[in-house]
Amino acid sequence: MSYPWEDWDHITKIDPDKDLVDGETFEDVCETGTDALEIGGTLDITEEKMERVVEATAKYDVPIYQEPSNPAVVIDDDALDGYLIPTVFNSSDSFWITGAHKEWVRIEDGLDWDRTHTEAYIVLNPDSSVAEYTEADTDQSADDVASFARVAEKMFGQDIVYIEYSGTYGDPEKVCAAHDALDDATLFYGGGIHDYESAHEMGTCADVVVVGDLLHDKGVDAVRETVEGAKDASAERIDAQ
Ligand SMILES: CC(C)=CCC/C(C)=C/CC/C(C)=C/CC/C(C)=C/COP(=O)(O)OP(=O)(O)O
Ligand SMILES: O=P(O)(O)OC[C@@H](O)CO
Ligand SMILES: [Mg+2]
Repeated sequence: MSYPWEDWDHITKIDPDKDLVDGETFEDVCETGTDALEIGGTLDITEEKMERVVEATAKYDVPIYQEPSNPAVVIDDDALDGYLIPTVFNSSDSFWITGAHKEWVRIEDGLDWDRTHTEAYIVLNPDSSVAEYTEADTDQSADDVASFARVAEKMFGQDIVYIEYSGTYGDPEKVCAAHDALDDATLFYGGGIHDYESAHEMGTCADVVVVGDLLHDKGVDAVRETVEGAKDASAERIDAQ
């Protein structure tokens, strides 16, 4: 089975609770060259805020995925290309591994399974909201991270492994260790990507670089630079094969 993210290099993650930079539009975001939009955040997310972003982005060519932080914010909208549902492999609370998912499936009738996919998160920035929220055990060596990635792919059949440093730039050694541990799964990296260089460095190991805060803090020109960094790194990876 092949999935769209196998061809992506760059994702822009839009936090529905945060504004764009003054004067910028969602059309500008879609013109950065990013391969997909992921809509989600941890704090203060509501269905209404989600809907607003989906409505504003649906008319452009870039695929849009909802990334819900809990079952209550999932929206039913045909404009979405799909749902990327996190499961946090290093959470110390099973709610964030399978519990929320079980509740969601119990409550909702007729989920659209063809559009529903999971992301195996490894959360590594202890100071992020997401680490606190999911009680993640962030004290993981490169070897630990590689092993989590392998478990996710080989034992739990995950197609996406996501190294998450939300809010801070992570350790490239851990990202590369995760990449080396995977055969077919796609490796996402997110956290602190802020310019061409940082996107290029993480893009050397990660298949897909995710950019979040930068869009809301610095705007679309800064995001465009990260697209270029991620795309150049991806082209160099292909050349080296
Ligand atoms: C089962 C369903 C439908 C939902 C549960 C899905 C799970 C397990 C969510 C766990 C939390 C998680 C990994 C959310 C993804 C979004 C994310 C990481 C947002 C970024 O978070 P931060 O940057 O820390 O938060 P703020 O930007 O809101 O401060
Ligand atoms: O906001 P930043 O630090 O870019 O992180 C991106 C993303 O991984 C957050 O889930
Ligand atoms: Mg954030």
